[in-house]
Amino acid sequence: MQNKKQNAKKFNVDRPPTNLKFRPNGGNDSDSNNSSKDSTVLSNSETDLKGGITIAVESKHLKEKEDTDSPAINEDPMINTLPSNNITPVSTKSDGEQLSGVHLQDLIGMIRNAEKNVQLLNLARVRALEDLAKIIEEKEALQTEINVLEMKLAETDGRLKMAAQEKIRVEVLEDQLEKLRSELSIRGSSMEHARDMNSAVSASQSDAVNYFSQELELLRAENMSLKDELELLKGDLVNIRETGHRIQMLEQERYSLESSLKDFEFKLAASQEDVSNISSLKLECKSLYEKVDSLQELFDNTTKHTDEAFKVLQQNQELRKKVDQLEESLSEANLYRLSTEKMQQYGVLMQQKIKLLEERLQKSDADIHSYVQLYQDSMKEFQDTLSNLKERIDKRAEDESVQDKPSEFWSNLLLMVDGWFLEKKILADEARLLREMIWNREGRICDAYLSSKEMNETEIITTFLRLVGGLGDVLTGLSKALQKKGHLVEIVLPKYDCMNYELIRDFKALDVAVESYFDGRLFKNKIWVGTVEGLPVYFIEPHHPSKFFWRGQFYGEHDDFKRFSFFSRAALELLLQAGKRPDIVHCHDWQTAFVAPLYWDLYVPKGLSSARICFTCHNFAYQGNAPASELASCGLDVHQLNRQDRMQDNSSRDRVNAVKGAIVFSNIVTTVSPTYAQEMLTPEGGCGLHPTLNLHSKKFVGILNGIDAEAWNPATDRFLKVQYHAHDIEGKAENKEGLRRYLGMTSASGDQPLVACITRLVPQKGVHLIRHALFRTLELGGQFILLVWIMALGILLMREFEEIGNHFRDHEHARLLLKYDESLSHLIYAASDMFIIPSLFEPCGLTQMIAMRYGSIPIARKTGGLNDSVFDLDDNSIPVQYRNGFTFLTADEQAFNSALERAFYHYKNNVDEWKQLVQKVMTIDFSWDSSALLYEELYMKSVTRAKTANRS
Ligand SMILES: Nc1ncnc2c1ncn2[C@@H]1O[C@H](COP(=O)(O)OP(=O)(O)O)[C@@H](O)[C@H]1O
Repeated sequence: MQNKKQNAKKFNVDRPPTNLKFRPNGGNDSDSNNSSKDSTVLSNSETDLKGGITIAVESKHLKEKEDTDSPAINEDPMINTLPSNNITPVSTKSDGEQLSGVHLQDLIGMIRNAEKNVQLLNLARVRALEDLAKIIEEKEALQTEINVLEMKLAETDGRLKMAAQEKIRVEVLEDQLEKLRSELSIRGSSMEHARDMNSAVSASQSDAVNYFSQELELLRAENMSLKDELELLKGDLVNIRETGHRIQMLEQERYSLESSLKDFEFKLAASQEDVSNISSLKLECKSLYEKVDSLQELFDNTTKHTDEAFKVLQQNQELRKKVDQLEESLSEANLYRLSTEKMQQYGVLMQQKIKLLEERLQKSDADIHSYVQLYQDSMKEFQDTLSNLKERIDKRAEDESVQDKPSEFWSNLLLMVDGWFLEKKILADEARLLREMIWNREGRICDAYLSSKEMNETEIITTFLRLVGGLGDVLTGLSKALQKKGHLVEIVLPKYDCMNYELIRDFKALDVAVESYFDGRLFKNKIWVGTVEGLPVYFIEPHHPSKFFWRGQFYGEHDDFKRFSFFSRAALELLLQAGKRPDIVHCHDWQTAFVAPLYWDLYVPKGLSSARICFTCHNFAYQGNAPASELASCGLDVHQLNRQDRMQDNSSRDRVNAVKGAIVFSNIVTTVSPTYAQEMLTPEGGCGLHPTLNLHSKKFVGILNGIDAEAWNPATDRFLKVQYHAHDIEGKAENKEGLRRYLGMTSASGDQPLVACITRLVPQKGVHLIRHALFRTLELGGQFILLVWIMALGILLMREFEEIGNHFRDHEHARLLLKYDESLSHLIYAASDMFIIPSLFEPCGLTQMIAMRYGSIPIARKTGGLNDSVFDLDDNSIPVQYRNGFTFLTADEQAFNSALERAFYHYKNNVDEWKQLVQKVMTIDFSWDSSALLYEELYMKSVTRAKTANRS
């Protein structure tokens, strides 16, 4: 089911194209302004068909078109601006002259540059000198100021010293005054004379004190202002030092400028020397050329003479031979002249004999021929008898082994099938087909039963149902949905040896070999047909020594580029030779990307011109990249296509890129979700193709894939213990309990949510967050089931997860199952309450949609298709009716925790709301019907545009 992977489609031509035509406009079907000349039918290659599938869809609504469509590239403005080829013509005669010319030009250029640089340097030097002079002036002015200030400072210091001395004197006087006062007070008030004297002294003393105090204040103020000035001066001094420093730097700069100037002058001198050398060389060269020319003339003349001499010599030799022959014949004639008569008689006799012999020879030829015919007939008869015998022997052997089974065996099988039907584990139609097989005692049902001895009941049912169709992993829903809408859809696939042939009904080889071109010759292709899930499928089996599709696996071979370019061409050849007139040829992934250029370049000219090309890329990480020369194998013109605006890989000029080619040459380009499409237009997400996609953005669109709503339906799912649906979700709890028991986990209380994850274990899927989710869920009191499928390359991951699995082997709340198990996956989707998808990138993703269909609430990272299908319950910017899960943006543990914890909170605290949420997500339509509608619209628009363009 999970493999809705690449489908390839291809067409072939017998010889490489001589030119590549691009018709104006019309290539881009999403652009309403484009004109295209072609109307088309649908041919569609389907992803689910294990790589390399092509579906040809012919719409009833779109019939009767006569199209010669315009290719997809014409809109590319680069095509119009680039020359039609990249070869620069080179004249061999004047190589030397051209070389000299080139050097001289370069040197003159260099000299001019050097001169300019010298001028610039001179200017810079003059400016630097001017700056220097100014700075020196400034410095001198500052120095004068400093001198004045220093003088003032010295003056102030002197005055300060004087003031200090005055102060000391005043203090001494004050002391004396105090002493006198105390003496006076001791002597008493009787001494009038002394009092008079005392008051006089005291008056003079206080005058003196006042005077000195004022003086002191003045001095203090002066002192303060001097201090301020001093501070300013210090600041100035610092500035001066900095200026000095700058001057030093400028001087250094000046020195370096001067030295580079010298360098330049030196180089200039050298260049001038070179120039003079070159001019002398040129002169020398000219004279040499003149000499060469005259020598050439001489040589030509000599050659002519030699040729003439040679011819004359040859003529002489021939003449000599003729003379010799004549001489010989003359002597022979002389010899035989005498016996001429006898010889004539002998000749007649001989002729008669020859005639007789010829007659006999003819007769014996006829005899031999009839013997050979007889022999061939009898051989054919013998071979027919032999193969009949072989068939009969095989059949008898088969019958015998089957017939050997006792009737109880068959009765048991019948009872088993009836039981499944009564228990609603299989559908009525399936039961009917299985019963028929049992009644007919068919060997394959016997084999299926024997091979399923070790399996549980669900697995046995799966095995049995494979015998009656079921499909799933071969076709996806798009073709079926389109078929339901009334279109004729046909699929073209490589005939892989590893396909499950039991899924193909009425499988047979056609009595025809379609020849297709590859590596310079034609190869036969055997064509097989059959129906898969009601869809007609063509299988191409190349008769090529490399056994392209006989490798035991679909992809991953060293020569994939060759294998799928071969297939693409053979598929187109099949459409051409079968006289198909599809409206749309829909190719999927890089394996079929060759179809687009092959179609326009080789098959439109051959008359297969009705179709529009639609290309869907399911994962831009896979682009089909190879050395440019490999493109030639399928007949494409490497020279025309290995161009930046066509198939040349965006990061290597020697390589071509199949997906880029499909983007350029298709009318419609789609990918599997709108967000993924947006991501692809950015340098971070575009896998190197963002410039190409941006250039062709008008025809590029993202359409979310659907899921097979019949296969994934909890109301009819036969893998489940109990079926349930949105209006009655009781069965979900029973399935949860059943799975816990089946896996030996503890039955938990109702408020213990079961968190699940089903995935391939590859870095894309956010392995570190999956690991973290297990531990965090247990910390939060939940249960966790992880079903992972580890691909061959993930040995290290496998070991790591095996260890974790062992660690949790008997854990009551966690299980790690390292396998691919489809039936178990159904049980887990049904049993789980929450489903994590922490992918680093996810083009579309199916598991979130399947989980919702089974009522498991997704916790997903906002990327690619997840962002288009999961909307956060707590995000107020999203209309309530669309909210269906929990999302986080950053791929780290904190962001994941926040989403998981919010989910736990809602689960535990809003039980009724949670139930409503479960019911809501189960009713969301994720079927292919809505996606197919969008594809249908795209096809229609494209075809209509082509028709309109053809008419105008
Ligand atoms: N271990 C597994 N066992 C069974 N089915 C699995 C397993 N792992 C993944 N699947 C199935 O594979 C499909 C995954 O598809 P998708 O989400 O598009 O991822 P991708 O195709 O990148 O692996 C789903 O149908 C899922 O149920």
